[in-house]
Amino acid sequence: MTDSLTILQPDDWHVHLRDSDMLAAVLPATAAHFGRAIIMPNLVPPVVTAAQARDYRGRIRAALPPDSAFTPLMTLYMSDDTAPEDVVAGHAEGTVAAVKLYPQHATTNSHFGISDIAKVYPVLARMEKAGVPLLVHGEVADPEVDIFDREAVFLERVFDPLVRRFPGLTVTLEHVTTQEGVDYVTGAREGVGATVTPHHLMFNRNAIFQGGIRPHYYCLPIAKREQHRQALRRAVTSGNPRFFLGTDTAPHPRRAKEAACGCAGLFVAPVALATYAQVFDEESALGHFEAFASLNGPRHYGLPANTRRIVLRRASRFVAEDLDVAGGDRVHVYRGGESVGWTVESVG
Ligand SMILES: NC(=O)N[C@@H](CC(=O)O)C(=O)O
Ligand SMILES: [Zn+2]
Ligand SMILES: [Zn+2]
Repeated sequence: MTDSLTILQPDDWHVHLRDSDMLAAVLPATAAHFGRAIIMPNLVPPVVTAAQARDYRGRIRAALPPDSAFTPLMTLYMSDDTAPEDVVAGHAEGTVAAVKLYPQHATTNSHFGISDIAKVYPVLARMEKAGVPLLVHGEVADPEVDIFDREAVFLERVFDPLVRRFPGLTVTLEHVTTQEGVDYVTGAREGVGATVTPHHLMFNRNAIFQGGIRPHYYCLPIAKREQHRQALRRAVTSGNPRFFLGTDTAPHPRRAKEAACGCAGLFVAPVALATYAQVFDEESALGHFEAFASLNGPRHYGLPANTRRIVLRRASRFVAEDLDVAGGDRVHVYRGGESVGWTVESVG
């Protein structure tokens, strides 16, 4: 039995850091473990121009501990008005790592998203040429479609046509949650990959309704049936290079989740690596953990892997229930109040 695991430092390819006091409170959990992270642009208002991404990156850097080597990789929120020149110039100067596509009304702060994908085809064509990756929240927002089917329907209606129309575009299906998504990505052309969250590997949709309504298990895409969770576990532990780490850590104040209309999103950063390691351990696949956590993502994005190393140890650690935010808000930590079986021992 392996009690200690040394791997190249992981990156987190899907993170919500928010802004202001919340940014200051949540950033240390991500920066402590990950070398780089792709920062989601769904602030209010969203990050839509390269200039805004540069400013936001400045605020993130200013909130980092002084000795931190963490690198935020910025994204733009695709809108009907996204200017291809701004995307391409922002990418060329190293400000814009990728562009994020949210279907309108699909998730938190996505009312600014795209109503008709055909409207942004010209931008996608430029991104394909310039080598700018597209990150996709893969759910249709059509209220006629059952919430548990929204990812599968998106693949058919939007994602597959897009992947075919732009054969040279690097595309990431973010936070994949279904067997259909796993199958699609597994069989897709070169350049198509997917992030998988720790929480979708851990619970199925029953958790949301266990003895009552459980807002701290509510995120989007919503957790699916057990068969889908099992498909995700097989995908990540198989060693398939198309699947890589993206936590979708998405903090909201407790008051915004424990409400009549609660926000979607889980704050998973403090337990993300421990949780992934547990999953690989349970599936007897620790040998594939480094590829998933530290190699497949950089490869997908054409970046070098990190050179520092991280040591995880099989050791029980109690997770604090809440994170305090200046101003009085508290954020519930995923698995807070429990002990987790893996601990990050060192980074360096
Ligand atoms: N995942 C979530 O449930 N919520 C995310 C948005 C997203 O990633 O879709 C958020 O910003 O809160
Ligand atoms: Zn999303
Ligand atoms: Zn997200």
